[in-house]
Amino acid sequence: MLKLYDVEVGCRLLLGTARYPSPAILADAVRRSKTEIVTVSLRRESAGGKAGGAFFEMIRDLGVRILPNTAGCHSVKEAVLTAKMAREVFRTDWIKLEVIGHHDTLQPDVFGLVEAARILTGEGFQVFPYTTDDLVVAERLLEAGCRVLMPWCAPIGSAMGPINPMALRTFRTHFPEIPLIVDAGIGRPSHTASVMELGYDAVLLNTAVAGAGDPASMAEAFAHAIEAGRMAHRAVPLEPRDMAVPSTPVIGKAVFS
Ligand SMILES: CC(=O)[C@@H](O)[C@H](O)COP(=O)(O)O
Repeated sequence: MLKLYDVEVGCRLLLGTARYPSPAILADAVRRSKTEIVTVSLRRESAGGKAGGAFFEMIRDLGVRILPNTAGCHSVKEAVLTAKMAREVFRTDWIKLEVIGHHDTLQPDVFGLVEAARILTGEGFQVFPYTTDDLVVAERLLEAGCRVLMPWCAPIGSAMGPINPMALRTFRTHFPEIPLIVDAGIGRPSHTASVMELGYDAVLLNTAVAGAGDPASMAEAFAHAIEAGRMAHRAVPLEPRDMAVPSTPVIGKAVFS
């Protein structure tokens, strides 16, 4: 079982809820993925309005745990305010903290992220920080009170998959005891299998499912890939070699004279 703060989680896929063709398709994808956690963006303009209310009600009816996020926040002040509003709306101390620092790449502002994480943990939030694969930033986030880290594997929505697998491998090795969730940039189930093979604890993704031709089937495919990657990691995969090694033993081979 994966433990995220004080909550035990069976499914290692966390799903985003944005950009689905329809609420019904989103609901279907959530069910088929068997996810237990969905992340929801608090859009302040609609939170109290009719459309926002109906959407949040639909999410609540899915019976999954909600991880509110601060997607779209570009400053510490905005992220902290959004987190506080999300706590009121969703009645949870969990917050997926995004402080975006760059318009084109949606790269996290890691300085603002650490500052916001420190403020929020001080106010009792359990923070899931969306960060880069930088080890020093990760150390600072842990010092700020985060007990889960969410390194990106590629820019949000890019579907590129792990662009720096070596950095992800180092990150995992450096934090053996911290629950690590790869967040953002996943495009295909094989990408999730590969990061789970590295020993990551879970994956959070949105665009690759919401934007697929058949989101519900894709959600299920991701769930299988995550299970396969996890199982492979536990089975200890071979390290690649740069030499050929005969897979058939040569001892006792036939000798022709
Ligand atoms: C919904 C959400 O939280 C995203 O911001 C998240 O980072 C997932 O990224 P992808 O859409 O690239 O999967």
